[in-house]
Amino acid sequence: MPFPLDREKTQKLTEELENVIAAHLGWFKQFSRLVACGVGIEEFQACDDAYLKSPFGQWYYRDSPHPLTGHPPFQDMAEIQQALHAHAREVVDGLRAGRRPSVEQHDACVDLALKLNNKLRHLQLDVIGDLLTTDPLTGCYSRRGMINRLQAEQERAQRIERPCSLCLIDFDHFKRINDQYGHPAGDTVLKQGMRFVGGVLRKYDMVFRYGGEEFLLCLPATPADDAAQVIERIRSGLEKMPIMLPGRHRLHVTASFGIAEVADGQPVEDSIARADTALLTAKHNGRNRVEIWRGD
Ligand SMILES: Nc1nc2c(ncn2[C@@H]2O[C@H](COP(=O)(O)OP(=O)(O)OP(=O)(O)O)[C@@H](O)[C@H]2O)c(=O)[nH]1
Repeated sequence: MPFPLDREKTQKLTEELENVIAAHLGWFKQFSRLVACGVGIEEFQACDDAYLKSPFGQWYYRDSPHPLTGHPPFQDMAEIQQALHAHAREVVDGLRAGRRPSVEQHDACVDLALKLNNKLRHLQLDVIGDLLTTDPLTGCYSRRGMINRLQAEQERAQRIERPCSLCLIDFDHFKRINDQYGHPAGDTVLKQGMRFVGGVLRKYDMVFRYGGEEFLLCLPATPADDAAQVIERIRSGLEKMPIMLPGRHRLHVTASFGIAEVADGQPVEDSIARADTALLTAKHNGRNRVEIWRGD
C-alpha cells in the first residue's frame, strides 16, 4: 500500500515500541546488576535461545506479522540483539565458573545494549514521523515532508537511470458534490476514492494530499507514458466505482489527471507545476481525462 500505516495502527505501534524499549532496558538492568553485584546469576537466562525468550525477542519474533517487517532499521536489530545475547552468555558462563568478565566483554555488552536501544528509539521516531506526515482523512501522506520525499525520489531516479513520474489528481466538480450532498459526503468521496487509488498502485508508489480535493502521486521508475497507462486504469476504475454514502446513497465521481516526469537537476516544485499544467489541460479538454505534460 503506498500509504503510511493508518493512524490507529501507528499510535498502537508507538506505544508498543515504548513498552519494548522499557522491557529491553529492564533486561539490561538485570544483566548489569548481575555483573556488578553478583545478584540473580542462577535465574538469568543465558541459554542458546535466550534471545528468543527475552522481552525484546518475544516481541520481535512473535508469530503475528509485524507492520515494520521490511523496514531496514527493524531488520538490523536482529543481528545486534543476537550478538548482545551471545556476549551476555559468555559473561554469565564466566561468572558461573568464578571468572570476572574482561573489559572487552563488558564493553561489548554495554555497547550492543545501547545500540539496540538507539535503534528502537529511531524506529519509534520514524513511526511518529509517519503519524505527523499522514493526512487524517484519507491516510495519504500529507504535504509536510512531501518535498523531501520527492527530492529523494529525484536523486534515486538519477542513480538508477529510470525516470520518476508525478501525477496530480483533482476530483471533477467536487464543489457540486459538497453542495448537493453535504461536506461529510464529500469527505466520504475523498476517502473511498483515494482508497481505490492506493489499491491500484504499487507499494513503493506514494500518494500525497496536495490540497483540498487534489492529490499528488509519485511513481518511481516509471516514464510518463508508462505512468499514463497506470493512471488510465485509475481513471476508468474510479469512473465505474460506486461511492457508498451514508443512508445507502450511491454516487459516481470522476477525476482529471496531469502527468509530468520529474526533471533532473531542477527543483521538484517545477515538475509539480508541469503536472499542474497537464491537469489544467485535462480540465479544459472536458475533465475525466489523463494528460501528459509535453513541454511548454
Ligand atoms: N468535503 C470536502 N470538500 C473539500 C475538502 N477540501 C476541499 N473541498 C472542497 O472542494 C471544492 C473544490 O472546488 P473547486 O476548486 O471549485 O473545483 P471543482 O468543483 O472540483 O471543479 P473542477 O476542479 O473544475 O472540476 C471546494 O468546494 C472545497 O470546499 C475536504 O476535505 N472535504
